Amino acid sequence: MTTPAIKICGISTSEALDAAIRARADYAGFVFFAKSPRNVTPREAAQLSARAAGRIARVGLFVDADDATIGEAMEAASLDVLQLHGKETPERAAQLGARFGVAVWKALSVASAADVSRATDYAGAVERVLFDAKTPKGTLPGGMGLSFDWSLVANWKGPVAWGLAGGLAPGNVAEAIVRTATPLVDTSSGVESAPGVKDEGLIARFCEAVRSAG
Ligand SMILES: O=C(O)c1ccccc1NCC(=O)[C@H](O)[C@H](O)COP(=O)(O)O
Repeated sequence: MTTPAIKICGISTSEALDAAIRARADYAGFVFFAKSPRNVTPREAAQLSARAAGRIARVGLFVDADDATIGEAMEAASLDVLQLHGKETPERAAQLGARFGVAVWKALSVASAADVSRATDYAGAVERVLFDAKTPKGTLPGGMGLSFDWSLVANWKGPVAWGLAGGLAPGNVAEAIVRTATPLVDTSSGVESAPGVKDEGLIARFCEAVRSAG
């Protein structure tokens, strides 16, 4: 089995970023969403981005953001990937990819097989879809530590690359990989000691667990 790529999302400090780099994660996620405990300003992201350059790819996460918000973050932080975590349509995703000239990933909330089928709508519009857990109304659309029924995406073979998110942590990520054969895993609260507070030891353990499964 090929070892999946690893994304550590919600990085907001240089210590957490360094821990992700040391643990050989592939992607660092910066959240640009004011309601999130992991939110970073463009200024903070610029500093993190400079530290990350050439060492780990930089993913900017947005929730139904307008072009000006994304443009400001792009300019400050030279993002490699735009991750869309709201209700963005395939057309909107494609438009953003064309406008900013970077890869776009679309997160899809999953609670049923029909939710997984929506991924096909994004073929050609995005580089990758991320299957994440559906979160309760009135809460954050991600980063809640909730998982979904992995059998819905087990060995998924669709017309677009994909990844698995939602409730992944050092203790369950190996099982998730074995059960789904996902090519990418994404975690946030599973490597935190409190909401928004990344734990360097948990980041290391998560990445070790991924490699042990792959
Ligand atoms: O992390 C956040 O605070 C967040 C806020 C709004 C939208 C998405 C958010 N996170 C998305 C991620 O990429 C997470 O890694 C993904 O949802 C998994 O989170 P978790 O279940 O906590 O590992």
